[in-house]
Amino acid sequence: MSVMHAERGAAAGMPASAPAAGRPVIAIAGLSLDFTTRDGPVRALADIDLVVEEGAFVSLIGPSGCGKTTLLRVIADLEQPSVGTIRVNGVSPREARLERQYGYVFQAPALYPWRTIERNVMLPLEVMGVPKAERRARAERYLAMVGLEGFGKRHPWQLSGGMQQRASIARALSFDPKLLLMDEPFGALDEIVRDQLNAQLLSLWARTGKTVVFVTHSIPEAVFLSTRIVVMSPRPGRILDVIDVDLPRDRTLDIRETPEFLAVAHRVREGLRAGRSYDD
Ligand SMILES: Nc1ncnc2c1ncn2[C@@H]1O[C@H](COP(=O)(O)OP(=O)(O)OP(=O)(O)O)[C@@H](O)[C@H]1O
Repeated sequence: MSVMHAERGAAAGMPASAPAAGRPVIAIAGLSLDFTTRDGPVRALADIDLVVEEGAFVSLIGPSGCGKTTLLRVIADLEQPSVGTIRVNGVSPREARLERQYGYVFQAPALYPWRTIERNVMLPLEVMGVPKAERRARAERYLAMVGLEGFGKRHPWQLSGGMQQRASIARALSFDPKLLLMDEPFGALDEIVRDQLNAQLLSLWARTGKTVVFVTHSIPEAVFLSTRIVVMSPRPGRILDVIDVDLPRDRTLDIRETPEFLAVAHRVREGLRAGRSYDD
């Protein structure tokens, strides 16, 4: 893994001083979460132990309602665990949030309709007090990075769903967080657009060296994108399997036809199936 990351870093022109690969960016131990409801506590997550290393692309996959979003929200300090510990870049999720250490991409693009695309991307920078010229430059840079150069002056409703989601990725990248948390960002898109965005996301990840945690329902999407796949059980969400995806990093969509790809997909499917019987 470290060799792969070293190569990727060199290919992306990262400086020699880039931090060593393999450092834990997220470290979760013995974590459970109960929601309080009128009908009593609802256990959403149980006994989660997970380490996400720097530069990894980790997908969380599991059936609907198993707690994938909840786990992502715990990392982002949007939910609090009932028991267990979690560190994000060595600090608490709250500190990481206040230090803007991560960018978050929601299921729906969540762009402000009255703002242009460029001004949506600039919003976190405005909140952070970044000077206007710098805001503009960064919006331009990140819109180009997601293939939306020339669309900055449009409004969200003038863009397709896939373009809107790319704009929200540009917004999450605008303040250059090292960690990207993505909650099923392409779930609402048709398969062709989703394929394109998966390929673009993979190339963006390779160029930027970000650490990504990505929630998905889709086995092919998880296998195509990930260095590691975390298979979760039905609620309460437990980790059933952690699969290291040993496929070359410069993947194209054709890789989905290869025996190696299908073998990983099979293991994910078996994990999900085992989770169902576990639930019975
Ligand atoms: N604020 C809340 N109060 C009570 N229960 C909640 C709350 N948020 C989530 N839940 C419940 O916790 C469980 C996990 O929800 P979560 O949204 O994390 O699942 P998920 O795996 O992301 O689902 P999906 O794939 O459908 O988005 C679900 O049963 C959900 O109903």
